[in-house]
Amino acid sequence: MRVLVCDPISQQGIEVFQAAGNIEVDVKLKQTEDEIVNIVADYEGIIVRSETKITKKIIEAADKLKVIGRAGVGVDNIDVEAATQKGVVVVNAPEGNTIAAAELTLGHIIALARNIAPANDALKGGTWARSKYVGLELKGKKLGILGMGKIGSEVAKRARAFDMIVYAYDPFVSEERARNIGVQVKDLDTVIREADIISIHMPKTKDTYRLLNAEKFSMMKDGVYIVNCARGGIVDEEALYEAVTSGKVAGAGLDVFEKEPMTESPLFGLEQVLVTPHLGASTKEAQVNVAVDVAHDIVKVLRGEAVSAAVNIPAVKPELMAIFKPYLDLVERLGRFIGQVTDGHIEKISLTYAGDLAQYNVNPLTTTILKGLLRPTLQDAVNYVNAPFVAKARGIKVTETKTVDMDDYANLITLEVVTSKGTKKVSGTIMQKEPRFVRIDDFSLDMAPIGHMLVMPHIDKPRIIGRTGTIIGEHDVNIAGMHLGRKELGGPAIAILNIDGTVPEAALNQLKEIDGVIDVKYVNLQ
Ligand SMILES: NC(=O)C1=CN([C@@H]2O[C@H](COP(=O)(O)OP(=O)(O)OC[C@H]3O[C@@H](n4cnc5c(N)ncnc54)[C@H](O)[C@@H]3O)[C@@H](O)[C@H]2O)C=CC1
Ligand SMILES: O=C(O)C(=O)COP(=O)(O)O
Repeated sequence: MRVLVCDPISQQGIEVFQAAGNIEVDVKLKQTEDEIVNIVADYEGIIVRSETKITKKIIEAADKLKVIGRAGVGVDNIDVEAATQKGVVVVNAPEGNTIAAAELTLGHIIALARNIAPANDALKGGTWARSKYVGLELKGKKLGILGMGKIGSEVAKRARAFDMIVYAYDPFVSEERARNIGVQVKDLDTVIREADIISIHMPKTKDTYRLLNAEKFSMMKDGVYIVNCARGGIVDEEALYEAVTSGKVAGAGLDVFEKEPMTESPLFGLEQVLVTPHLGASTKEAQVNVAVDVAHDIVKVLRGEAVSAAVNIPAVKPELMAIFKPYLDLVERLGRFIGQVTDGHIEKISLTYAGDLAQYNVNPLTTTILKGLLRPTLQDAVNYVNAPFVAKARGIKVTETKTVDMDDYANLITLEVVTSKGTKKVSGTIMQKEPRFVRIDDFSLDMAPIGHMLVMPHIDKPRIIGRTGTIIGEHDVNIAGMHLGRKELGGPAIAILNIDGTVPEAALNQLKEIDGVIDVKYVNLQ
């Protein structure tokens, strides 16, 4: 078998293939997309770092390809969807460069606070400028970490050692885990408004693209510092340029850029901006770690064995697949539904499998529920294989209960989620081969969990449903179906509306104003 290495990786990674015996390695760096397209059909495996883009075109031409390995964390340079469609496993090395990236981040923070780079340039240019480069102490300053995953947590620990106050914004970090690291969980706007230094450690996804933009800069403290050692594009570079030149932002440390390699940028002309050429993972130690980790996983995939860091494969044994197939779709919907109707930080997830399914190892179903639940925020960072690990790493407790006794349905699967803001519960089953939700919180109903929906807990009283129809109609949204559940006349109730499209924010706000409506959530289960 043959593996193509497209970006420089440590020799120790290559030796893993040599030790495996029957795997030949070709190192071909700095190739264009077309050059790779022309040769890729000869390879079972590919390895990249962040430079080479593995596009749909490459994947489509790769007829023998079984695995794409990313010697690092971010897989935003790989078309994971195209790989999944073609049945190509994508593996990464999620842990090997955590410390390297965290330490570079601290380097940027300290260098910014003490003007190390401009003072160095000035002195080498013959200027002894002591008063110009008076800096700030980190002690007592607020560091706002956006994305409290592996790297964010390590940055937080190191910042605490400098006696900084650490705020974290991350919907998937529990209060308990945050307390253990000594950070305070805050919402995004609080971090943006109150931090003296903001450091980004989240993946680049459609939700985080240009998250720090002109509007967000305008909300920040005057003289704030920005550090981005995660991904280019999360900070709007033009808006950052404006914010630095206007003095709003005192300085920025950038290791990553929207387009890489980046050698010319207006930002490079600003003394207050410190730049490094995507060096976060570039330590000897990290490079050995990631190359060896990813090489081991590639060898495993090529041998047909299970891997630890697959980005895109479901871990379901073939013999169970036939039984589980309809339920996999159901449970993913249960997870996605709850993921969109809960508020606050998830603390606990309880799963109950009642009925025939209870006799099997339901891990693949649990993993799929967790993936559905965590995916809206974590995107590609969570997959069928790593979802339980991702939940655990965020301090979320997951419990599973199985009971074969079930009178009303062949199987009933219940997902209950406890967050810092309350508890939500949904139960589903399969009827005539189709997924159905049959209970939400304590309300019985029977609905197909598909498409666009509005979920409205309310108090059972007249004029609510009529007003809802009017408001939605005024916004040109068609109602396709409606399900109501209530326990007693005049008590708590729930309305679920199936609608033919998304609902504008303005309509949601109007609906929330209706007397008796407790909450309104738009849910997309397409
Ligand atoms: N500069 C460099 O050379 C390196 C950059 N990185 C980048 O750093 C980033 C973080 O890496 P890790 O800590 O290893 O990943 P991780 O998966 O452990 O942590 C990412 C965190 O971001 C959070 N998150 C995701 N979407 C979010 C959102 N919309 N709002 C708030 N939080 C959100 C997640 O909940 C998670 O806790 C990745 O983008 C990775 O590509 C990683 C290694 C080296
Ligand atoms: O691991 C990551 O996500 C990184 O950004 C490191 O990128 P690199 O492997 O150094 O090109």
